Amino acid sequence: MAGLEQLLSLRDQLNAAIDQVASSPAAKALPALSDAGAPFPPLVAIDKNAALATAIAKKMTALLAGPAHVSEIALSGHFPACLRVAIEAHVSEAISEGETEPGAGLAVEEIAQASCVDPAKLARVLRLLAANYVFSEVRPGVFTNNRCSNGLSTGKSIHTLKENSQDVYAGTDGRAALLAHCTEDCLKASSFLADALLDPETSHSSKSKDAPITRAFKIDGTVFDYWAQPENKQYLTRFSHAMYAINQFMRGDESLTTGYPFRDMPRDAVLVDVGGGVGSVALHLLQHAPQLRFIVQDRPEVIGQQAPAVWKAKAAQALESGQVELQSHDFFRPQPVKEAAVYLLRFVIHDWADDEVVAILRPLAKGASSTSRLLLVEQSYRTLEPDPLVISPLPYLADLQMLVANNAQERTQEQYVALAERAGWKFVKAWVAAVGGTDSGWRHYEFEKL
Ligand SMILES: C[S@@+](CC[C@H](N)C(=O)[O-])C[C@H]1O[C@@H](n2cnc3c(N)ncnc32)[C@H](O)[C@@H]1O
Repeated sequence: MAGLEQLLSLRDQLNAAIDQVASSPAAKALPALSDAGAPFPPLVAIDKNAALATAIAKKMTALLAGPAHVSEIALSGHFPACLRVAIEAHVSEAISEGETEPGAGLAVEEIAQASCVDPAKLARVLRLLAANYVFSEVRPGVFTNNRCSNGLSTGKSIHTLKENSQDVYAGTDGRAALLAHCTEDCLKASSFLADALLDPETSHSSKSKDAPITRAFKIDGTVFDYWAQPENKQYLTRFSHAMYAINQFMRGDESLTTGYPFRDMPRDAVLVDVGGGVGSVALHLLQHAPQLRFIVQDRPEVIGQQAPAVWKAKAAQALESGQVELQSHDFFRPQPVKEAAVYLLRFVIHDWADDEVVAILRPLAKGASSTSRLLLVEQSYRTLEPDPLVISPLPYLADLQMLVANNAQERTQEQYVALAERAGWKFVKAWVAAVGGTDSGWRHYEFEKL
């Protein structure tokens, strides 16, 4: 198809998708771009035609801009760098606190008082973001929040943020922590991607110690070992809050419970949340299926330093009664909880290369009974057809995130099934975590003991 024909076809597809969006009930509540207070989730997460429209618009940009599109991509590392400045200089919070009414805007000199940033430089950072619809510049040098900037805010006062600068994300929904993790840990790591991939010493390695992030932060070991060091506690804390935020994004909470009969499981059946972090999965499943018992396992610094505060704040009673247990456990070692009803691993396998995955799953198979189930929750991943319409770039972004941080990867269903079989598990079924008819991007894989 020639370019003009492609353009007209995309226009027709875009119009059709927008007409569908307009007729959906969810679209009636579509917030204006200027509406900084609008709640999550975004329309693309709950309306498949909204996701389709954004995909068509992106393809149209590539068609019309061609090489100029590539130049923009080449320069786009500045976007996450500027986002991190905005988060760590508390821009969104300073605007909310300082403007006379929502949308009135605040002069950059006043915004800059929330940190030590130079106002003239901050104005340029915010202008680049506003040129991409994150914040708005209502008058020269005067900025306000909008729908896209509200995820950057912790929701705290500037006074509180300055008083507790070691853990600014405590008690938040974790969205700002997740964005800060992406715009610091992952951005710095990805700037070493080519170095790691083109160095014959590391190019073919699948060891975590050879991941690009180890060059960025001069790490000897895995990123998890690095965060375990006392001087890096704030990075571990930020990552813990970031993983909690996953539940908020793209209706992750519903994506978790769709498709498995947690509510039909017997009273006191045990679910082990392996590599569970602070227990974001267990916290949500506790609400969904309160008859279950939960054991959250992770590294000692996560279980000892991070998880208790989260549970005391969100479900203290479950911890006190013993319904939920926080357990330090290295998942490469024999599994101490035998014959659990479910061993669940969310976003754990994608952190590891194939041989390590087998080494993590094998002790679970050894500890399992014939009725135990292994549940893997991971990002969906597939190869592309020629001339694709990519509805969501997230699987490919997440895949690169795993490459730069862990020398690991997202996988297809066939790859998960093959690895689990090597470890002693037989495939039962897989399902898409569809929320409101929209593919959340999550896949669930269920296995039983071979
Ligand atoms: C990507 S996070 C996922 C956390 C959690 N499953 C969730 O979805 O929120 C991976 C987790 O694996 C944990 N982990 C890494 N190495 C581990 C090990 N050897 N034993 C147990 N947990 C480990 C990390 O500390 C981290 O909490």
